[in-house]
Amino acid sequence: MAQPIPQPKGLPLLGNVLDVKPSNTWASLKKLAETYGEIFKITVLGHTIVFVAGANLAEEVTDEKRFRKYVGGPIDEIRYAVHDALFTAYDHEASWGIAHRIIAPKLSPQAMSVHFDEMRDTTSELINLWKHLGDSSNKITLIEQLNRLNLEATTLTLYGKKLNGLEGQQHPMIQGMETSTAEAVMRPTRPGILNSLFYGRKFKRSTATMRAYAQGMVDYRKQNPTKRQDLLSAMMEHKDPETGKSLTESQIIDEIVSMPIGSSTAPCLITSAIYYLLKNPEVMAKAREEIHHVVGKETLTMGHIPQLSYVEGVVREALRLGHPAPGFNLEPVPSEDKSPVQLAGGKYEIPHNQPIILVLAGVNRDPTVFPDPMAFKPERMMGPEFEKLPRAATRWFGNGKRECIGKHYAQLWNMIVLTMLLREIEFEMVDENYNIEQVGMDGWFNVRPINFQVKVRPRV
Ligand code: HEM
Repeated sequence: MAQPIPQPKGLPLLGNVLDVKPSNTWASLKKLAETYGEIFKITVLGHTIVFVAGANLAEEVTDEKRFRKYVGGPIDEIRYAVHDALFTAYDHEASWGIAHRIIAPKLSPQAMSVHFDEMRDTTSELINLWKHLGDSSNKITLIEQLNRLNLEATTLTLYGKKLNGLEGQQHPMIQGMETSTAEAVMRPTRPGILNSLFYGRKFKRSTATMRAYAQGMVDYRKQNPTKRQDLLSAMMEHKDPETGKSLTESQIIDEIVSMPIGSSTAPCLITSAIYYLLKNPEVMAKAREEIHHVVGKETLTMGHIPQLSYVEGVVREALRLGHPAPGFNLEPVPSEDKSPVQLAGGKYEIPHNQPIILVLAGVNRDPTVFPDPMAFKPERMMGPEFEKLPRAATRWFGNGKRECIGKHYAQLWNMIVLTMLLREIEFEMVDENYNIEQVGMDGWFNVRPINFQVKVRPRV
């Protein structure tokens, strides 16, 4: 006999509206995961969502034979901006396979090495700006700076255009992404009439901003033909090897917009990593020792990256504890059988079409997999220790065929940026008592420490 899935009490008719703060959904889900453990559910506006927050159940619901990506809620809402792009396509839409086969080769590990110098040089540009900050301006909000760096690097590597957006006015694309993803997360929590009466214009405007950025990339490429074989050239020129189909210009715009939304998770990761390193000076020292030993004063090259295994452990441990992509959506694979789906050998039952959200703040801190889960220990993310972890406990990049297509890009960018920052910059927390567990994280499609500020100065 299945046992009931825990659910906070809620209000008559309104359900659990008060249990999830619309302004910080992920913080509420993290709190519920801490209260209820491996599984819980909530009902909002008549819709029930089941949340999985333990490693064992995560292992089960990431089995692609039984579960697949659920395109609903905020992901469905952001289709307003990017339609049937990679991130938002329904399982049945052929557009996903066509785009995937055209795009994936340009984001493969081999393709990434082509972009190494551009990733390194944009990072150098930011570091140089920091090195020349006067005392009065030397108090930076790390995520704001790294968001600029990310857009600069993504635009240059994937679309071949220099934005020059590391200083001065922030590029409007950054605010466009923030506003549209915030709106996409909040829309499912409001009655539809409120969305169309009061929030439609904001959504429309931010969408227009993002699509104008993307159109700018296409127009620039048309006006400046090049032999560059980057993602943009693949999207504009290549055909899907399976169907022979090309992407339409509107589909190219959809994907151009989607990539920086995806890649904006990486600055969240670096921000958390710097926070955890400042809180764990012995880990910071060890990472710097490795960088000193492997790279020294040389210019960072692709050849250094595989030798930086401790820094890689730091990145993975920050992905675990900081969970920059806070979760992803799943549902049972549809079948003729409409009977309830059993979980944990019948301990729990869910309807055959039940949306599920994997809450990584729970899964990544499951003490049965990660003893002393709140400690920042890169060693557990290295070599055989890492290899023996259950796969579901390392699902920071999503699952199966809908796993992050930018994973290799992110892995390289994270390594380059973190290595260079640790080698060249000394960080100091503006508020030395800042504590991420008390202040918390916020965000929409990705999360970052709230208002985390640091002082930066060149390392000597
Ligand atoms: C630390 C950095 C990153 C993390 C943790 C991350 C995480 C994720 C996760 C969890 C998913 C699955 C979402 C789902 O199932 O709904 C995903 C999908 C995706 N990501 Fe990333 N991501 C990162 C960086 C990037 C980068 C750098 C790019 C682009 C260059 C990117 C582009 C995408 C796209 C397009 C998808 C949709 C893939 C598909 O459904 O076919 N991401 N990412």
